[in-house]
Amino acid sequence: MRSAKDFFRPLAVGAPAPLREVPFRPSRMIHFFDPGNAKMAAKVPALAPTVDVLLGNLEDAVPTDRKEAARAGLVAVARAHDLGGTQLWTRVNSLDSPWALDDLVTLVTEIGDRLDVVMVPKVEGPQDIHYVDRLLAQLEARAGLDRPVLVHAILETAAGVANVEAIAGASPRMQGISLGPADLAASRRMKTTRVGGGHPGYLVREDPPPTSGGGTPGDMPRVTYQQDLWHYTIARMVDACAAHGILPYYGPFGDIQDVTACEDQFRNAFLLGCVGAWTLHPVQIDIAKRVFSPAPQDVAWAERVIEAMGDGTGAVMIDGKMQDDATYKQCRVVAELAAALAARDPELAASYAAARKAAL
Ligand SMILES: CC(C)(COP(=O)(O)OP(=O)(O)OC[C@H]1O[C@@H](n2cnc3c(N)ncnc32)[C@H](O)[C@@H]1OP(=O)(O)O)[C@@H](O)C(=O)NCCC(=O)NCCSC(=O)C[C@](C)(O)C(=O)O
Ligand SMILES: [Mg+2]
Repeated sequence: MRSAKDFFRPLAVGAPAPLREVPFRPSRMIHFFDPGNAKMAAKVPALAPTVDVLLGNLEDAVPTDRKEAARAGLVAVARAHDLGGTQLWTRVNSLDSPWALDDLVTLVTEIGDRLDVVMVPKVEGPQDIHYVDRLLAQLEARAGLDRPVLVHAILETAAGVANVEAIAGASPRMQGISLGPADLAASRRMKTTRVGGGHPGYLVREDPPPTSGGGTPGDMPRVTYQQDLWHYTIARMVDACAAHGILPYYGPFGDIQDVTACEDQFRNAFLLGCVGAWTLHPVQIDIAKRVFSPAPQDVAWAERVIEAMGDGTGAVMIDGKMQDDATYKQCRVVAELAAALAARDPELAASYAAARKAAL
C-alpha cells in the first residue's frame, strides 16, 4: 500500500500527474467492436457520433490467430479517424496472456494521446492494478503524454469480487468497474451458460394456500417469481465504486435478440447506480441511450424539488410527498446527470426542455 501522501505522485519520472477526480464524461454505452475485423472497423466513422464510448476489443471474442491484427487495427482506426467528443477505449488481453504486455506497450506509445481508458479483464485484486499503473506511467513518460490514461477493471473472477473495494481504490487512475457476468459465472462455478441476464430456474415460489384436507403443497399451482442472479454483485460493485469516486457499469448482455430483457437488465443497473452498459451489437445502442439517460419527467420533477428546497435544507410538501435534505440530494443526482448528458446530446436536451415547460 502506498502512503496517502504519495498516492497522487506520478509512478515514473516524466509521467503526467494523476487526476484527483475521475472526470464525468457521458458513457451510457461502451460500444464493443473488433478492430481486426475490417467490416466492423469500416463502420467506426458512422458509429462514433451515435455512441458515447467506442471500445476496440482485443481480448475474448477475438480469436488467437487475429490478436495481432486486432491490435494493429486499433492503432490504424485511432490514427485514421477523429472521433469528435466520443471517447476511445480498449480492452487489452488479460495480464497472464502472451499479448497483454505488447498490447499496452504498443497502444500507449503509438496512440496513447487518443486513448482515454484501458479496460483490464479478469482483475483479481489491487496487485493487478498496481502492475498496470506503474507500467502505464513508464509508457506515458516514454510517449511524452501530458494526461494519464485511465484504467477500468472488469469484475469477472470470484477473487475480484472478494477484493472489489481494494480494486476500486488501488490507484488514482481507476475510472470505473464493469460486471463481467460470463467469466464470473465460470469462476464461481455457477451453472448458467449465458452472458448476463436472469435464469428461469433462479426463483422464489409463493407459499401454498392453507390446506383443507386433500392435496399436498407440491400439488398446488403457485406463482413463482424469477430473481436476479446479479443483484448482489452489482450492488456491491456500485458501493465500492461510489465509495472511491469511480463509475460502475452493467457490462454485456449476450442475448442480442431479446431486446426487452436487455432493457430490463440495463434499467435495474441504472436504478441501482450504474452509469452505463456495454453494447455488443448496434441494436443495443439505443436501448442503452434510452435507459441510462434519466427520463424527462423525472428530470422535470427533480428540478422542481431542487427549486422548492432553496438551500437544500428543511422539509416541504410537493404533490403530497415530503421532501427534505435527502430527497434534495437524490434530485441533484438526477438533475446533474441530465445536465451532463444534455450538454453532449441536443436531442436529449430538447426533450428535457419540453418536459420542463410542460411541468410549469
Ligand atoms: C455478436 C456478433 C458476433 C453478431 O454479429 P453478426 O454479424 O452475426 O450480427 P448481425 O445482426 O448479422 O449484424 C448486422 C450488422 O451489424 C454489424 N455489427 C454487428 N456487431 C457489430 C458491432 N459490435 N459493431 C459494429 N457493427 C456490428 C455486422 O457487421 C452487420 O453489418 P452489415 O449489415 O454491414 O453486414 C457481433 O455483434 C459481435 O461480434 N459483437 C461483439 C462481440 C464482443 O465484443 N464480445 C466480447 C464482449 S462480451 C464479453 O467479453 C464477456 C465478458 C465481459 O468478458 C464476461 O462476461 O466475461
Ligand atoms: Mg470475460
